[in-house]
Amino acid sequence: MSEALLTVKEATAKLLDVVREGSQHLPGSPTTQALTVGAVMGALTYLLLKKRYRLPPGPTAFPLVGNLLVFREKDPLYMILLNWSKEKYGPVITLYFGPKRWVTLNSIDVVHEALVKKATDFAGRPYAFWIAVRTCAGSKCQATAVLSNKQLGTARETYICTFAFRSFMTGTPLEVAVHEIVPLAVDKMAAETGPFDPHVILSSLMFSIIYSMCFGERRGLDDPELLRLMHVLDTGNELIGNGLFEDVVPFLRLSLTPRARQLKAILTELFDLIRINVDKHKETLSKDNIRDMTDAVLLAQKRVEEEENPEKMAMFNDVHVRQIVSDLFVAGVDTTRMTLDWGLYLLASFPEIQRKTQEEIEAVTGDRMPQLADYGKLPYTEAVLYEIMRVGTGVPMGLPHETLCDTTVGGFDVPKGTMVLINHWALHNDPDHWDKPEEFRPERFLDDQGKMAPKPESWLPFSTGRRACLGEAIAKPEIVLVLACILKRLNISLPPGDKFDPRPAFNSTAVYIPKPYRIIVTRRTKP
Ligand code: HEM
Repeated sequence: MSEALLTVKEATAKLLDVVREGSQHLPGSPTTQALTVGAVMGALTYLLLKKRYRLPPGPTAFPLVGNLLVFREKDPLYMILLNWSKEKYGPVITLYFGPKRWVTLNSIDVVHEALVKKATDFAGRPYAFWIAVRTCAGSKCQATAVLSNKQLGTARETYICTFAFRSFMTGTPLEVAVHEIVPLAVDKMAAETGPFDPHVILSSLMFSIIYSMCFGERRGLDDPELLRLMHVLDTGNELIGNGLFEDVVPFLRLSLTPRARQLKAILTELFDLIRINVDKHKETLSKDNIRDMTDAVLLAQKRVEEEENPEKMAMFNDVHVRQIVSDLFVAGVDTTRMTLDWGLYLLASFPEIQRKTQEEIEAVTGDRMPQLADYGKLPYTEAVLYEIMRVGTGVPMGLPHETLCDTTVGGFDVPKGTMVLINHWALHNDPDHWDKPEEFRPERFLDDQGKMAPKPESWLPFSTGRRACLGEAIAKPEIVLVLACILKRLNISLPPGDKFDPRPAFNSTAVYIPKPYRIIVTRRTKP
């Protein structure tokens, strides 16, 4: 110990000698020399004492741009990362988008370690400019993808989950909406005489269902406002692509790039609609007659106001109400319509699986329409949904997380404030966890008796931990019900010669959407 101290003392003395000697050769006045020596000493001390992190490996980052060139590759980032994780770097990979460090998690072991074992460390949401634009048209609402870090504990569990969600997005209102709206979509598809692209019909179907849940109003599938909203979100998704330059170069936020301006302009339409609807609901709100999701969120706000707790009230002002309604609307509609889009494409491409699904639906529902209560009695159909969500991982890299403290994952350090991306697409296509992941095979989710087997650990479309999707309990029965109602009435096939193509419509880390495809439908004899 004393020897070590001596060595440190000697080293410091030597260093000071060097500095003193070096200062003789410095030009300028004694003040300039003192300042220069001070600066050098400061820099040396910083370098000596600086905390050294053992960061996860990754490709060489170039000055200024970091690894942004990866977005110019033909394959989307989530596919490239799966390859790198297997062949080069292992499951935890660091990337630099401009100067910002991002850590990507590409296997279930490290995702589980981060989101479950170290749930609190990884529970943050970063401020991302594209998310702020998407969730509140870039206004000063501090949007951080749904709930900010501060709101996480209070708002997430207490108000939204337990109250607004349970009261409105599940149960009778959902079932009634599905039973009214699906037949409209079925009639529209059945009216097509040849091959057609079902994207617009399926999208307007899901839009109409979520619209009625959120705002209590039924909109027909050709309703101009609904079609405009769909166009807004479709264009928004394409413009977001792999994020905005404003995220990498913050000063660009002062006078936006043309793409960001276009995105902001188009999304303003969505936020205007939300604002108008929320204001209308506020004027007519009655706690004895909660009409829809917007009423439920407003009532939750009223309850917070009644508690007179300023801290909670600051997290639930009118901007937050609009933001929450808008987030639920966008999160609810975009993910479910993508899943349905992949679903019809896959069922049309694999007629044998479609036939088995229809047989199960017939056996359970007989002559009546499928109901929400059937969920749980349709294991094959549920397995089909799970496989659709595996093959068509709609949100391939989830929503960004941020570390709230210095932490570790996979044996590497992850400093506080690091952005973290979960590669859900990689989890769903990992050959170490799935036998022939490229095959569409619902049976992989069933046990020997044809019941749903325990969920495979690498199936994680809704994520897990403190930031897991709030809509899982709604989305699964909703999509099964919609699929069952469609398959009860229609047979779906691909035109002769067309084949399933798993490549996405465009290169984006935010969404994974199928390329435009065509189907042929025929009415089934049963109702
Ligand atoms: C197929 C359907 C859906 C999929 C695949 C999906 C997937 C996801 C994923 C991957 C996340 C990010 C989780 C994380 O950061 O770790 C998320 C978050 C979220 N989802 Fe979903 N989702 C779906 C449907 C819905 C629905 C129907 C709603 C509501 C009506 C919803 C509301 C939310 C909310 C509010 C969050 C943010 C939670 C937070 O930040 O604390 N989702 N979803």
